[in-house]
Amino acid sequence: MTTSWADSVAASENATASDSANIPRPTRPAYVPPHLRNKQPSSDTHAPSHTAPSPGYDQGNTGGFAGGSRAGSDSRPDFGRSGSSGGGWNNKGGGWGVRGRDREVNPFADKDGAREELNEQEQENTGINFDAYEDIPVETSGQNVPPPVNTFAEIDLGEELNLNIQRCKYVKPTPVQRHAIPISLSGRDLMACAQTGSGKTAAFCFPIISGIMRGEYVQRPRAPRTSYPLALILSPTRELSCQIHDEARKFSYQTGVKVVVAYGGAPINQQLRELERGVDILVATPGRLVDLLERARVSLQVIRYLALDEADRMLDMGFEPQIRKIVEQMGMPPPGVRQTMLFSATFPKEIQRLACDFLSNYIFLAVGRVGSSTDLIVQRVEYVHESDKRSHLMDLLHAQRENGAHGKQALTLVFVETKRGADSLENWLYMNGFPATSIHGDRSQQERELALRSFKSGRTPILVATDVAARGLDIPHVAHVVNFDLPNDIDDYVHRIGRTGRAGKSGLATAFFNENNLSMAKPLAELMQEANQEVPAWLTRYASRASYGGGKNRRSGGNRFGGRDFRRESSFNRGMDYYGGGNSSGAYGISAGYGGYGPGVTSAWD
Ligand SMILES: Nc1ncnc2c1ncn2[C@@H]1O[C@H](COP(=O)(O)OP(=O)(O)OP(=O)(O)O)[C@@H](O)[C@H]1O
Repeated sequence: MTTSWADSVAASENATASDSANIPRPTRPAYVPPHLRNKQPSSDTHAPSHTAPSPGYDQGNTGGFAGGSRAGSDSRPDFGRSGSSGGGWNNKGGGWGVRGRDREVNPFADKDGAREELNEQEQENTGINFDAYEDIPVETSGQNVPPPVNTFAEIDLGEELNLNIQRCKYVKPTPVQRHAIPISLSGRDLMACAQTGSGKTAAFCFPIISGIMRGEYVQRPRAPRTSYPLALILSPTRELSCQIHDEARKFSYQTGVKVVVAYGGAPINQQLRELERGVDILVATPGRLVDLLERARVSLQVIRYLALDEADRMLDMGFEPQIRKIVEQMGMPPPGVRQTMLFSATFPKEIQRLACDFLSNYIFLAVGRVGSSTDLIVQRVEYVHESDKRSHLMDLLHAQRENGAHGKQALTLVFVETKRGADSLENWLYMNGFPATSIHGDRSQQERELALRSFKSGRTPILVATDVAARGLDIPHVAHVVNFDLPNDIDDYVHRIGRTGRAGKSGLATAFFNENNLSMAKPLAELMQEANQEVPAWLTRYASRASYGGGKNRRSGGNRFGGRDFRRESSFNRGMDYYGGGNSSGAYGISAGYGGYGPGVTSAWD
């Protein structure tokens, strides 16, 4: 159990800095200190943009689709299916032809591709602790909510997809999957909020893949250089897009459904070639997608499924204009015609309000308390002066080493505020004998990917990161998340610490707090209390001072963690047609009361 680390830290409080000097420096073949790294020039060769062909329809113009109503699933068009039977698993709409499928690289194979072999992560899944999710409160709201399922067998996902679920060693669905999959399979739009590490990726991938497999034949316009994906999955960072792509490839193996990823910082020509070979599901970061749309290399005209992962992040001030452009101005079918799924672990009220523009008659699903952290993570907060942070971190790392909690089986992720701060801390750690690497927006994509691989493999078991690594990344064996610099937003904190304690496993999160973080005192104390964590008396005292707790913390004040579907709030209901009700199976259902939302826009994102 990870808590023993903290005890060792206390024991090693008197350790002198010279201890570290005695530690032999690990040999690392290709280390280049941050200040000496040559930035590689971008290999993107941007062809002159030209305007995309006139879209099939604009927002609000459902022309071209008979019955393009904004109502529920019943009225969704069939997007040119050749037959009306709709059943069966013919897979003709897939990007992989039968011959292509024979050539499909087996994502479950070992390096030689010789045999199917569980990789480490899949082996992990066999040990998922579902008991940890047994009592989790679930609430749904919206009209005619489809009932949840208890097993994958209860839903007809298709034989090939079921086989892949077995290959992934997913024995039964996680709570968010139990509820979200039947909702999406019934064709309904969905806003889903579930705790970090609880299986949201599969929750939106399975219905998309299954839906595309079911589509008897989707006739897509013929254009030599333009790709027409049927599904679009957007995520805020390159690494997360790659991860979703990797997962989706496993889920869609041998289904005939082709998944392609497009993200910035990597050569566009390679991505263009992939797209030309056919695409059913496009996973992308917004910037690269806009580029592809403007070059008319991708058209959104036949999109049937739109999924936004980390949806609150995608709709906050930093990304919202770009997302609006993609979803509303680039020819994508409007809500009610396409099916839209929004997923995150946090969903501030103001973001929910914005998200309404993208949804039609949607169901709101909350698994666990909205925006709360999972109980699987032991959270500690320590008062550390700015000038003492490095030595304190070293104490923590020494304690881990002494406990044997280091190396590949106990990775440590250290979050800092700035890119320069990340470089400098990485360098310092290295100089002091700790094998560390870093990931942030000023590193080239190649460096970022290398750093992540090195961390995952345990070669450098310490990763110093900005918020670019805060969301979505699913790295096995992250045992400890250190908030060296606390973020300014409690939701960012929730996502950061969520890099540990995933898929039912336990983890430890330590935060360094000082006078620079006063605005975080109240939300942090409340979050910790709500997650049954020990809140230090000094933090409670800071939190009780009324002037603190405002700032960028969107949830300050009120009954934050009872928060639910914002449509239930009376102020909203007055202006909108909300049908309320639903089948709340949760232990609570009180309205939110989030404070004002002030998005903490950081420069760390793609
Ligand atoms: N049904 C299942 N059975 C076993 N393992 C599962 C199941 N569903 C997902 N997992 C595993 O759980 C881990 C976390 O899943 P995932 O990354 O989708 O979480 P998430 O909810 O999207 O997290 P975040 O909020 O951080 O993005 C992954 O390693 C995934 O393979």
